[in-house]
Amino acid sequence: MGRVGEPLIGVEDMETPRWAEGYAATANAGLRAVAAKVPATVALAVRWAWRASPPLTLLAGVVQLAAGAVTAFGLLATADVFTQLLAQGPTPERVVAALPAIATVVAAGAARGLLDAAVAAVQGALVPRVEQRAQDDLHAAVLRVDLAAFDDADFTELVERASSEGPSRIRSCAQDTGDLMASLVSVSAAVVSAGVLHPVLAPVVLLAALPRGWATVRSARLMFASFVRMTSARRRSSVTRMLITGRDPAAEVRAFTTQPVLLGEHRRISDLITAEAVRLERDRAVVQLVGRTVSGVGTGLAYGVLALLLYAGGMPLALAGAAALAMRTAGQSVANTIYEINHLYEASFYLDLYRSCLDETRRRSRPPAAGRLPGDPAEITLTDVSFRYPGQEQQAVNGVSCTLRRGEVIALVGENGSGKSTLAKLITGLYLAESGTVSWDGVDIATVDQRELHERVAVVFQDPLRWPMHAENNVRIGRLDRPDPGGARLADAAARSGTDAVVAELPGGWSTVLSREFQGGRDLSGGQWQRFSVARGLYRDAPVVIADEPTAALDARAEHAVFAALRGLAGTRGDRITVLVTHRLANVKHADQILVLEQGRLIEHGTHEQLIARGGTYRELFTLQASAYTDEGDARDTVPA
Ligand SMILES: Nc1ncnc2c1ncn2[C@@H]1O[C@H](COP(=O)(O)OP(=O)(O)OP(=O)(O)O)[C@@H](O)[C@H]1O
Repeated sequence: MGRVGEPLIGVEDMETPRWAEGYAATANAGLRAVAAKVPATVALAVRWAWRASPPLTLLAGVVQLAAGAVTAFGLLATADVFTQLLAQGPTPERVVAALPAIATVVAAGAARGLLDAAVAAVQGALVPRVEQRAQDDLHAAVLRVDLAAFDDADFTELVERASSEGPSRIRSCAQDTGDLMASLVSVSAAVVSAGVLHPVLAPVVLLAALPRGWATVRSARLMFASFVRMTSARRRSSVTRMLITGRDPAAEVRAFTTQPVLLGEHRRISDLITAEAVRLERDRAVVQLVGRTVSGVGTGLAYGVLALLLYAGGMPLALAGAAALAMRTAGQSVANTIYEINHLYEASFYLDLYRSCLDETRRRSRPPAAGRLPGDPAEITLTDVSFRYPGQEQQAVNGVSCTLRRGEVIALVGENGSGKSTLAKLITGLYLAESGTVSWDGVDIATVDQRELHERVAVVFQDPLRWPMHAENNVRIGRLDRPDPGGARLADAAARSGTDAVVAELPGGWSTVLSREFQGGRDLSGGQWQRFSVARGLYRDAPVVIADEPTAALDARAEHAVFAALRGLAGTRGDRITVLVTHRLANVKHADQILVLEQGRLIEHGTHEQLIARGGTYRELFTLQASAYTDEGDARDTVPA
């Protein structure tokens, strides 16, 4: 594994994600299932349109129908014109007799023009609203999803694809549905007109349509199958693309001279995807060619039937022109219809994706909980709590029981991967225990409304989010609705976290946008960002404070200040529960409780003195760290036996 020439990511073929399995089934579905798909897609598009704007949807339906009716009327009037012109008698009289019918054709043409403009205007107003609505629904649903879902790669890919493709496809579905309605009305108008001229002509005008319909369906199925085959390759391609083009990886990619490896790997995956795309387009072109050829034969047959009717005297010659016109209109409208069906059928795939995403978000959201907390927690109790990340065999937290009390600083320590951050998230309800319970003042937090819970928590994350907004809101986002007349609270949080010194250096002070994505925006160093994260946590002013490695990137002076601030939070007013995750054991000496984790299990528990006296893992880790600052012998001397 991991040598030159071998797959860089380490996996070549990933399992088909659960949400893509449905498409594999679609790709292999029979024609009947496919035929059922488009009406279902149309029904969905209409429902979305209705939700976006009922009056505009109604109006769209009315103008489409009116446009179709006018087309039919125009066709029949044209037949009348031909009948009058080709009737017996002197030419001037025939022309005069045809004048009313000609006027009707002209009026129908003008009305059709006006109605087409009305259709375009109504669609133009409706369709963007549909997209906005679809986007909004998805965003609202994703924001309700449980944090743990984001640890599942299948889910995050589904969300990414659904949010990037879904709303725009739904928009085009709404557009295509309108256009499909228009072309269907035109087809009906042409078929009815042909049928009025001679009943045999009604089915004949559709002869050319069937082969094209077959080609459309076949071609879309080829596309589905290819999409499913390439799911894994596309995911690998996007990962390597991100490594090549992203800002975060840029430094390490260069420092480790991995450019040729990455480029080679991306080319290798792209070759696979390109070969598949070329194969797909070739197969689709062949299918389309067959469809068009057979369709051409169908058109020839239709005209043959017309010729036979005229030859056998089944239809007067005067109506032949009108019949040919109806056939042309039918041919054109059928072509339009097939084009729209094709679009809708292809889009139905993304609609399914979007709907799967909505279903998944529902499945992965916590059911609404009505439970309330009696107030800010005085005691948090964990009873035999276990948790496993999605798709992982091993538990990240395994059977942990402990009690955290108001006024205490509780330190979580242990080696990398021992479960500290996970446990911290379980305490706050960001993750829910797989088994066991976390209760705040005796109330199981699984039964409590999440907002009610999280309102009472301030978290300083190990890898804080660099909020792309100005410096002031980077702190205030901790609790945007907190009243702060005169900015005293902002200033206090900034002073205690050392953020004030960072802001003093910024060209626009608190108004400086902290993101390079925007003009005049600034980026910060890792430690400076961490100061902002601490300030945010302090500003939130919550009764439960979780500080997960809050000082890993801080210099000694800032670290000292931050720990003093955190101790102050718990100590001075004694009204908070402060959970501190850290590897800097010198900072946990004064904690009221130290919980030592190993492979997700709580292996030691007590105060610094108790744990040192016990002589277990904590003492070993503490001694190791202490020895880095002093001679080994001295370090042992400082540790009470
Ligand atoms: N998102 C995730 N998906 C799957 N497994 C995870 C995820 N996050 C953490 N783990 C695993 O869960 C276990 C506990 O991780 P956790 O982050 O809680 O450890 P930690 O003690 O905070 O580590 P560190 O000191 O390195 O921050 C580890 O085995 C880790 O590999």
